[in-house]
Amino acid sequence: MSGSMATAEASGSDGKGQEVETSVTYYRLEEVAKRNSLKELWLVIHGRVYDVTRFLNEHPGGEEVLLEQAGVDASESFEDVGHSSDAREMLKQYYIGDIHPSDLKPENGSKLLVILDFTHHRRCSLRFPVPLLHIGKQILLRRPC
Ligand code: HEM
Repeated sequence: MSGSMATAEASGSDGKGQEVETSVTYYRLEEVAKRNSLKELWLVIHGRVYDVTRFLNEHPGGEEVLLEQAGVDASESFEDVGHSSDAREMLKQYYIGDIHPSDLKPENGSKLLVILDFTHHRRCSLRFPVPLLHIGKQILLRRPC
C-alpha cells in the first residue's frame, strides 16, 4: 500500500441494534489529484472521495463539468448547481473513501467567513442609497407644483 492511503476501522449500528464493523479508506489529496482523466476520474465532495469514471457518460450535466473538477475538491461547484436530492442519493454509488483528516479544510470555518463577508457587503450597500435619496428629494422639491 502506498503511504498516502490508509484505512481505519470504525464501528456503527446496522439499524437493527447490532454493531457492525465498517472500514473507511482515507485518501490524501495528492492521491486524488492523480485521477484526473477520462480513464480514471475522482473528485472530492464535502470531504468524501468519489470515483465517477463510469458516471462520466451518464451525468445529466455532461462530462465536461466533471472533467473540470477532476482530481480536486468539487464541493462548491456541486452545491452551486443546486443538485436535487436524487443527485445527492446517487453519490453513494460512487463513494470510495474519505479525505485524510490532515488534508481536510475547515468547511464550517469558510461558511463563517462567507457570513462575515455578507454582513460587510450589506453594510456597504445600505450606505449607498442615502445620497441617491437626497438627490431625489432635491429634484422633487425644486419642481414647481
Ligand atoms: C458524483 C457527483 C455528481 C452527481 C451524482 C451528479 C448528478 C447530477 C444529476 C442527477 C443531475 C440532474 C439534475 C439533478 O437531479 O440535480 C445533474 C445535473 C448537473 N450537474 Fe451534476 N452531478 C455530480 C457532480 C457534478 C459536478 C462536480 C458538477 C460541476 C459543476 C456538476 C454540474 C451539473 C450541471 C451543470 C448539471 C445540469 C443542471 C441543469 O441542467 O439544470 N455535477 N448532476
